[in-house]
Amino acid sequence: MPSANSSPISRRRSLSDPLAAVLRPPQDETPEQREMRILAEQEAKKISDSIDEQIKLDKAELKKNRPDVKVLLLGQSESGKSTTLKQFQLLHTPAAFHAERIAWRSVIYLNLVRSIRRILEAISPDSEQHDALDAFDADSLNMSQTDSASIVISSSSSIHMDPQQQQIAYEKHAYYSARLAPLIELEERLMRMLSEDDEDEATHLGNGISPAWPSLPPPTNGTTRPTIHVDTHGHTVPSTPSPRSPASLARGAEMSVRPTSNWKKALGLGGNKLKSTSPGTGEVLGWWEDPTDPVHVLAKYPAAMVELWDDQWVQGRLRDRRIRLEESSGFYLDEIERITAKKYIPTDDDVLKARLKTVGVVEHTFTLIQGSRGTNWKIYDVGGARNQRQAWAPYFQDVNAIIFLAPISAFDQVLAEDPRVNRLEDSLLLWRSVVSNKLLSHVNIILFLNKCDLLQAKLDAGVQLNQHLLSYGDRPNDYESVSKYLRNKFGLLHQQNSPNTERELFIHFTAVTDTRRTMTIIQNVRDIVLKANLKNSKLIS
Ligand SMILES: Nc1nc2c(ncn2[C@@H]2O[C@H](COP(=O)(O)OP(=O)(O)OP(=O)(O)O)[C@@H](O)[C@H]2O)c(=O)[nH]1
Ligand SMILES: [Mg+2]
Repeated sequence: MPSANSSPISRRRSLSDPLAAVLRPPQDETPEQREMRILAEQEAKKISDSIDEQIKLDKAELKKNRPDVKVLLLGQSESGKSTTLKQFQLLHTPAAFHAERIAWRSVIYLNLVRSIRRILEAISPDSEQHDALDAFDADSLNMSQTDSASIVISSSSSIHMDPQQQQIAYEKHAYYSARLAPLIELEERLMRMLSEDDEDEATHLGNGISPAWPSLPPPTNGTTRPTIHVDTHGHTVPSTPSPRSPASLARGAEMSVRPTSNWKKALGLGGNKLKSTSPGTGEVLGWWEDPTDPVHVLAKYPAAMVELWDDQWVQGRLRDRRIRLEESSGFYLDEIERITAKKYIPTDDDVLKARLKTVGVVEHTFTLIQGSRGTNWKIYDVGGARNQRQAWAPYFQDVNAIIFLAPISAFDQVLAEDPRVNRLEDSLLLWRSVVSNKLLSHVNIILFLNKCDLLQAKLDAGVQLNQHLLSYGDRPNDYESVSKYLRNKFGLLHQQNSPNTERELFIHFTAVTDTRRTMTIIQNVRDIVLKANLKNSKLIS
């Protein structure tokens, strides 16, 4: 490379550079002065290099010693833990979140097809017998029945049809069952697709009452953590072997995929399903060009699905049976045309609404940089069903904060895994055991009173809280009064049971499927956690 003095162009450039002009050695410099100047320059360079090196070391040290913040998401099944985790991902690792959207397509299809099957079951004339059985149970337990796929406000409405009505029911049921039969077959295929990628760690299909998947092995000592690591790109990496799942795929069972499964990779862009390229062009084909893709079955039936959902007789039948699918997990029946379009790509909201039960523990990590400080965040999302809760304890050891989710709209529902237990009652008991836990006495607790949107809808529809929570008495059945009452109830339990009287409790009314509302709350949670973390590390008094 030519020196600065050898090229007329570089000389011109350096002469026109004011800094170079100032630093240029004086023209009348003596040999001694020159030697001294060079020595001084060498010394200055040494100092500058060592400063640079120190900065580099400091940066590496800072990176290594970034304080870790560990947050645990707790709450019963379907309380919204995984949805909250998705919101954290959307805020902090949006590229990874968006890259996974395609993979959620299969879950959304499954949720949609499942709603169709629920309707077909509900309109079946054979379901009369079940109504009578449900009513008996509900009466004796003073609570209503539901399953995880639908909200059943009350089942004490055994419907007795006259012969003419029964004839209509047979005809309607036969008509829709015949028209929509391929979708019921598709449900099984989708379940297989979601599990087939990982035969050894296949899909869990609990039957909602006696779980088919064995509980996670209890920790061998207090610290063993059967975790799955999800890196910032959303990939899951197993860290502890887990038991094999049963091979059976039970129709209608609630679907969950073990976090070890690579279903997102297999069903997302770049996965096996999309590896084919157009001959010669090297272009990746869209899934809609793959004739085996489930979208081709779905795309044949949007009209039949809409006809079923819009049928006033069907709606009346669902009303009679107090089934409110629109308030259930994974509800897409109002958007059939959009979801079944061949080139459908799930939106952020679609992904947030998708329901896939968690089995095991999922760890999501990201780095939060604020000014010159960085913090490594680890968020643990656990399975909330009763047989999953024994896996929680090892995570209590060094956790900084707990976000506890209580779905307060569930006051008229029972647990999928134990229909004798009211969901609100279960949440309150679970809450009490968490806030009274001595291991957690110095852990910040943030309570999300979740599914406020559904609570509002339910109360607006006239469902009475005092029918399910006797202590509510004659108070007004409006959103303001109910939410305030429940907030006080949870707050009081904390006050009465917390081993640490100094602990401040942060309560938020949330609807974690609502991104705009939840982003603000997440930022607030972040501030609470970081402030408490700094305090603990004695960086502030
Ligand atoms: N409308 C509404 N739906 C919600 C809300 N929070 C969660 N959901 C939906 O409820 C369903 C269950 O939420 P999840 O986040 O899967 O529940 P979870 O607590 O992770 O459940 P497990 O994994 O079984 O422990 C999903 O379909 C969510 O989209 C909410 O505030 N409002
Ligand atoms: Mg979950």
